[in-house]
Amino acid sequence: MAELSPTQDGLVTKPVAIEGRSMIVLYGSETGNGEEIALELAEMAQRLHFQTVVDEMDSFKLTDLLRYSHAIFVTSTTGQGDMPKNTAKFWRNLRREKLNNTNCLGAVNFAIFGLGDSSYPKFNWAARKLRARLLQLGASEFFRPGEGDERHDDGIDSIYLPWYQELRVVLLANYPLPEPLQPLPDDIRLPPNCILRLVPPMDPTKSNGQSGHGDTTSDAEQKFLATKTAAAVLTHVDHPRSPAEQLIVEWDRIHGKDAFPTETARQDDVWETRNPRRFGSLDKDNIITDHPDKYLLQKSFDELWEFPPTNKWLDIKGSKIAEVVTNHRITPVTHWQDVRQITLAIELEDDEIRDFSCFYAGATVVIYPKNFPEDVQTLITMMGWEDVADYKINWSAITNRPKNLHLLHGGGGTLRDLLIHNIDFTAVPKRSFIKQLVHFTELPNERERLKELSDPHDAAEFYDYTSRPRRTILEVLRDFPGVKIPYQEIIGLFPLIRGREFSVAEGGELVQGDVDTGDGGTLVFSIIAALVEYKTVIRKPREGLCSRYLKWLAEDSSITVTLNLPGPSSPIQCDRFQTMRPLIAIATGTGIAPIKTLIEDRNHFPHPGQTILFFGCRNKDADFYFQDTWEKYKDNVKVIPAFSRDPIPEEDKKALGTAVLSGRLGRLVIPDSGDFRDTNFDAGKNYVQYQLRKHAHEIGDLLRKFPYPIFMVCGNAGRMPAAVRSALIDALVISKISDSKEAAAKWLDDKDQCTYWQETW
Ligand SMILES: Cc1cc2nc3c(=O)[nH]c(=O)nc-3n(C[C@H](O)[C@H](O)[C@H](O)COP(=O)(O)O)c2cc1C
Repeated sequence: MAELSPTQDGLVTKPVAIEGRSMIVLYGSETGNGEEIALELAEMAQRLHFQTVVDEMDSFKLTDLLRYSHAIFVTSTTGQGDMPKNTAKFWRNLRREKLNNTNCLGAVNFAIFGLGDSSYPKFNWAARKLRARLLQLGASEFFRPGEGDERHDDGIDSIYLPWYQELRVVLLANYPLPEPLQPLPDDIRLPPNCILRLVPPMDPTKSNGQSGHGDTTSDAEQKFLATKTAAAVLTHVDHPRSPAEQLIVEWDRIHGKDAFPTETARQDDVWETRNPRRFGSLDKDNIITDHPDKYLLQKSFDELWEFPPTNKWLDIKGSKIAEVVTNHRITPVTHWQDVRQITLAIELEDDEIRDFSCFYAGATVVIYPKNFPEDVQTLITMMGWEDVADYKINWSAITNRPKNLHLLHGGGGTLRDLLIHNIDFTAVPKRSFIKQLVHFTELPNERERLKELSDPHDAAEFYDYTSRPRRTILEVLRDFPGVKIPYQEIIGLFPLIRGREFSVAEGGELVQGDVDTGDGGTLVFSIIAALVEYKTVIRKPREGLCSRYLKWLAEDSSITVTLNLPGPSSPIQCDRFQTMRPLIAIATGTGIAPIKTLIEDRNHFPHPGQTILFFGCRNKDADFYFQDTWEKYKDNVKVIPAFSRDPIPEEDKKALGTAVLSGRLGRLVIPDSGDFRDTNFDAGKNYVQYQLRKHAHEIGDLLRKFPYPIFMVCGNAGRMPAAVRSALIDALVISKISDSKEAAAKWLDDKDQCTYWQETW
């Protein structure tokens, strides 16, 4: 074995390589929570001197599992108890029939942590399925499985943190380090996962003028090279700029963009109004005093207040460029929430037309939000990245690039572009982010405070500072001015912006295209998005990254989107048989989107099944979305709204009042229904769960008349899904479809009896 002491490489320390001590951390994740946990576990393993690799499951071959002494799996559950998309290939391989009874994973030593939400009927099913299959193929478990629950007061952490700490103890105890080696303490820096090097516009040290990292010389560069005499460029200043700075200036001059103003032009009022920077104060001593905007690498003040650029598209496999046709508010301005209906249009090529000309129930569109240039400039200034902000990046400049990093189409853009399109610095920071900041400040009091905040033994401290007030990364960095993060490490350190998925609310209208002839055309569809704007406990107004982006998304602009159509196995897909099934749909708020698409798609068929739609919102006049639409389908769709903030109708007062009058505040008792009560938060409230119980007999009649129903529950996560399920169970008992709550719950979970589809967020 080599030296038993860690090697120091610059500021970072490498764990000691010990034969037979290695760890693979594999994750499956839809929205990044699982990935974050996988990265934290990988760091812990590295500190215990396991040679560690962390990757998403789909990037990994099954046979490679056998190369590692230990494996940790982390996976969330998505859809209806499904594995996340980035595990599909791995999971398919693992389930191959020919592996059965082979004990092929006999040498694999694993632990597994699942992320889920107990309001879903199939809680943590992905992790459970994966674990069962690994065991079936002979793998052994070196630590107990963990199941995080989003519904817990402290979210996933309430289960994860103790699991993490115990795992560390078990690993150290069962796989002790050889004397005298010790685990690497938290204040020692490990090598970063991912490094970014910028590509200077031109490398002046290369006599052939090639730009950095082997880019080919463009015509414009050739022109520059032909006229360039580096010495002459630098002779007219006493204190020359850095070579890189000077080259940028010259580059602009040769390109003749925005030909910079002469002395007279500078005194021109119009020009001055358009360029309000106080240029006198910005001129550097003894440097030619043309307009300084020309020489600064930052963009002009005017430009900084622009909205995020919409003409720069991300290079994402399978994505499309969509035109924003309309973006309008569908709630009255007097209503507390701004809800948008955004209509998008996508041009389809001739050969694509058939793929996209189908029904849209269950379809989603992913929109990739961007940061505002002014926030980006704030971060650049705070971190001292001004000199490099407008340098280019290409893929080869990034070692170990994460799978969900998408650079711009056609050339990658600059560091500033990366900050606008990829780096999620207005997110609430995770503990691992705060922990890393310790390495980037020299100030002892800042280091101390950051350690306190990221101490996993004191989760409350972290929550009070970050999660409760929804403090953003940018604000955290402002609180710790001593922190200076090297730009080289931003990709591995900051969270990356992820696309946000929206259900298609109105879809698949084909303009001009022809499915029969296959001629291309335009596909038009819309989404509805409730913008997240609120005041936090520290009384600061907050706006989600995506909400702010959507709010200002201009009509006629174009953006990158990915359209996900439901797979052929989706039970809510539309075909002759599926559309005849009865539908009991329960939606709250914007959860109406996927249900509306399903109802509309069903009505394209000759015999759509009967539907009862329970729709929960606040006010009839404010957020009863699409109320005019339902009139069209009144022959087969009955809509039962529940307006939680409108005066309670006379007919409901008695039932809802019973809870209060009977002294059982917080208990809901439906008259003549026996003893069907629900939780405290329902008390006296006209919520969908109340309406489900009230209309229990109607539900029962529908189920008796037509077999094999679909139940669809869409809307906010939180307490709604569990309350709705419990009300449905009550309705089945009240209407005597089932004779006990247990039987009703079993019936809802029985795929041969019905489909139970929950989509809550
Ligand atoms: C559309 C959707 C479907 C979900 N389905 C389930 C489910 O069936 N069972 C479950 O336990 N959790 C379910 N969840 C909860 C996620 O597993 C949980 O939010 C997790 O933290 C997500 O982790 P990720 O970001 O790594 O994907 C679902 C979440 C969403 C948004």
